[in-house]
Amino acid sequence: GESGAGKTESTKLIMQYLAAVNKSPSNLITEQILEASPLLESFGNAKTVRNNNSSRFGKYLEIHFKDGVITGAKTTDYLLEKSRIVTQASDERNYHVFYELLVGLTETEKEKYGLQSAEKYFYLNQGGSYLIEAKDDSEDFRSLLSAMQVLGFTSEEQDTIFRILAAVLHIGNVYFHRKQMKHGQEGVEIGSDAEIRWASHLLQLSVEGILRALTTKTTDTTKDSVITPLNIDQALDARDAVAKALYSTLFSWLVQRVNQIVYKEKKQTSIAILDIFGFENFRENSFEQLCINYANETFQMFFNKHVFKLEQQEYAKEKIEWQAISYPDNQPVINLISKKPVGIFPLLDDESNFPKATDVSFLEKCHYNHALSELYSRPRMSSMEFGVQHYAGQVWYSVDGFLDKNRDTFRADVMDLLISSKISMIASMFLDLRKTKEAAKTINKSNGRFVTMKPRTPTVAARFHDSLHSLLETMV
Ligand SMILES: Nc1ncnc2c1ncn2[C@@H]1O[C@H](COP(=O)(O)OP(=O)(O)OP(=O)(O)O)[C@@H](O)[C@H]1O
Repeated sequence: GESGAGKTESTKLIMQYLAAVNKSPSNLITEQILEASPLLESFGNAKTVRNNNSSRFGKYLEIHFKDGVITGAKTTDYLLEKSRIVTQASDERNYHVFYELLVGLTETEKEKYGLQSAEKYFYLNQGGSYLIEAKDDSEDFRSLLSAMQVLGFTSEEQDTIFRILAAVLHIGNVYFHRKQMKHGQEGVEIGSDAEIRWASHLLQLSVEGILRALTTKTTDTTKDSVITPLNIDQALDARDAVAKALYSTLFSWLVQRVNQIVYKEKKQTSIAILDIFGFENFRENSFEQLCINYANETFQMFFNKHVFKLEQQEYAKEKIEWQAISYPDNQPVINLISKKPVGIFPLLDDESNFPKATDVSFLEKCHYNHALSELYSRPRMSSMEFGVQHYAGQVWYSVDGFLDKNRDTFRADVMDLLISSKISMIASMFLDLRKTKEAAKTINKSNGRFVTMKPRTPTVAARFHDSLHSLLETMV
């Protein structure tokens, strides 16, 4: 279904149905599984121009049964849209939870986190949209609190969650001035340190540590550490990277925490529901839309294969009288996006592993390799775009930021800073993240053209591609 078609609503109806036919309707686990849904919706859904409650992540929910009784569940999440945490298009909102928090907390609680109204925050006011018709954010905040209670979140956990959300908003309001450094280098200084002090207080990190992370970059060499000043664009990127890291790590923590509570035993009889972000075509489309639309193409093909192709083969085998139904084959567009070595994703991965590559060099490679494809279009003007003819229509993608988004690098010095938090939940969240990143590192070989000897974390596109394909295997 395209964005707004009704996948999330259907998911909720299916879950309510399963809970109702469950032979032991009074069990706590069923209630907890149902309550996880509004919790993850608060943190992972947002208003877009297509849908007031658009899923900005994919969710695969396995519900386990034994003798007709629900015994547990497991959620797997896919690719939360990180860019929304720091920027929103006109008439769109950031994730629901921010607005719910700001209208739901009492004045005293807001003072505790240093919070004001949504219009005051750069990360919330870019889209110019604060309220959603037919959505009561303060009512939804109460539902969120009750979901946390049913799921057994402790008051410390709840407080840390609010601290992280408030810190993200404070960090977003940090601004910089240009500053001339020694040796003629361009550096920055902070406009006002009030927001840094709030972030330091909320996250229990040193003020100096945060200042250093936002204005300089520390690189470890074999001998010692080199500190270089950031220019204004780099400082703004560093600020946004910290905010994205905080929010997305919190989101992963929430999914894990819910699983810890409701995931009881390994493999059992199960029914699984997949609810993903639907096909999108906005005025401006970026890397996130390419990933989302690639996922939709993949599921479209999976559906065609199982509903039309294999089913009709079965009829033919059984000699059932049948009038063949034809269906469009979207394998060519899947190949255009993901087939090695010159599909759009493999080209993007190559460029992402090449330090000197830019969004422009990536675009040139796409234009060169797909010049003859009917499914691929170059822009008439010299804009930084390419077009893909999807099963649901043609989409133009702007390549600005593709390489950075795909690399998704997390500065080691910033990771160290967050691990140094005196709040153990925050420290352990980032310690776990560091472990996961270390475990995923590989030595990349890029088409034999060059070899990077430094172990690397797989790119976002590569991880997303692999996780989608292992999901399809599970579904078969
Ligand atoms: N069965 C339904 N009954 C009532 N309203 C519905 C139903 N299905 C969808 N809607 C309306 O359409 C809106 C969008 O539906 P939903 O969020 O389920 O779309 P989606 O396919 O999950 O979109 P996305 O891909 O953006 O996440 C809902 O917020 C609701 O207003």
